[in-house]
Amino acid sequence: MKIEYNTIMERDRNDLATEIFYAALKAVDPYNAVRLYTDKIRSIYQGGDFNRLIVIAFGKAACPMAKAVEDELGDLIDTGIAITKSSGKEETPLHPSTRGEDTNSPCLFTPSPLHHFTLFNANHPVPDEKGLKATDEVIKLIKGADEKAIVLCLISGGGSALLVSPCEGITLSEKQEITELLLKAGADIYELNTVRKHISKVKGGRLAEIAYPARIISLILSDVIGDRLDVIASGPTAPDRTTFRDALMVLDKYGLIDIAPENVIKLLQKGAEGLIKETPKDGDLIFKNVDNIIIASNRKALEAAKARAEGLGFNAEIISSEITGEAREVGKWLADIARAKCSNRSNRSTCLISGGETTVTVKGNGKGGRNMELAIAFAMEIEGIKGITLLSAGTDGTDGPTDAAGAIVDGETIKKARAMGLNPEEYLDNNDSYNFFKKTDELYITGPTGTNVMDIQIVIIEK
Ligand SMILES: Nc1ncnc2c1ncn2[C@@H]1O[C@H](COP(=O)(O)OP(=O)(O)O)[C@@H](O)[C@H]1O
Ligand SMILES: O=C(O)[C@@H](CO)OP(=O)(O)O
Ligand SMILES: [Mg+2]
Repeated sequence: MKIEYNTIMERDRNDLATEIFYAALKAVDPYNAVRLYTDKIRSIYQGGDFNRLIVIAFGKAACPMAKAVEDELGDLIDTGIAITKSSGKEETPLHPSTRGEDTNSPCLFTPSPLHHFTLFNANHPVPDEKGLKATDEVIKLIKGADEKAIVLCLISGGGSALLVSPCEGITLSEKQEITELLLKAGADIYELNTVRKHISKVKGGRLAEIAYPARIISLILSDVIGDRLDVIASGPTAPDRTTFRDALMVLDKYGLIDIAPENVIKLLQKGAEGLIKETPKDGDLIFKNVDNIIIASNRKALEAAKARAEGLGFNAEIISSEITGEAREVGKWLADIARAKCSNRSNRSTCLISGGETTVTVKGNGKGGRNMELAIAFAMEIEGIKGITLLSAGTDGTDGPTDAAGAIVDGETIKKARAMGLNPEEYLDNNDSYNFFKKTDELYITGPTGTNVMDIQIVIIEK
């Protein structure tokens, strides 16, 4: 039901932002997104000379994606492996929620077992032994695939950490170390994955190489800017657009050449000298039987957010779906835009929507995430201004290594914090945004949502 313009602001701004955010999540439900393709896969299987369907799911949305294939193509599946992010507690995969469409819940799924898949729960964003073991199983399985096999890959963000198999000469602990160094240095996902792809047996198209000559179909939930196939989960079935030399340049940019594990540097240097084979590139024979298909993205989520905001009566605008940069700088930039709108208030309330993935150069030893850091910086810029609210959150329900998805702030946030004796600058400097918002009671907690299309910001400006 459409609500009259003059009545929307009678509702709590936090509730409105939440309703818009949940609408965005629903639009990128990985279970539904995969189901749109299962008929096509059945007809490829039944129309060709195939005798095996192997399904490999990896990433934060692996379980709902696997469930969709199981529900629709269960009779065809020969073997399935799913690798997902361990929650640390519950080890049951999530099943599409039976809650009605109107239910205002962030979690798209409820727990339910997978029957056709062996499920592995592994660590993210730094890889662990469990991911390694699961990936060994995947490699063993697809090595034996011939042209009569379809290898269906269900790929989502987080896949880089979960599908892990270091090159000869690199140990898991060296891989963990280089990942951690790059994450803390503020490298973006393009940069991080350029390095990951060049020290891996499966990333940067190498998974497709192992499965060749099988028919490969990858259904991909994008969580990177520009939906670049070689970057999402480090593009295991896509031609790589980067080189060993690029990987060395990334390490150089962040001053890591002398700090990174020696074996990693040696390997990359050998590669740059042409002594190790590059990752597979566009035009290589191994991609002849490969289809990489993006099934949902941040843009799709933002469009649904805009539609819901308009339905609620807002003048809604998507500012960008490609937000990048240091989180606190983006927070300031977004606050400038909000303030400008505010001083130029129209006769309708406004909802500004953006999405993307910022970065944080972690210098302190606090606890936080990029959305929470963006939100502190935003709040500092709008201190005392009435009628502006920002929700910034990860669509996966996790911001950094915390149990919060992000934070929700307004003009009172900083005033309130200072009155409590908190110094926001200090929290920001110590990268301790989580504890800041814990104290101001403005953490935005949803729990794992089951999807993953980067981060979303929703700014509400009262008329
Ligand atoms: N204390 C901190 N404050 C802010 N950001 C942090 C902190 N610790 C880690 N991060 C950032 O969290 C990011 C990883 O968080 P995560 O939500 O798992 O990312 P993604 O959703 O992309 O997988 C890294 O970019 C890292 O820089
Ligand atoms: O797996 C990865 O490489 C990235 C991008 O897809 O995902 P995340 O940022 O969630 O680790
Ligand atoms: Mg990411």
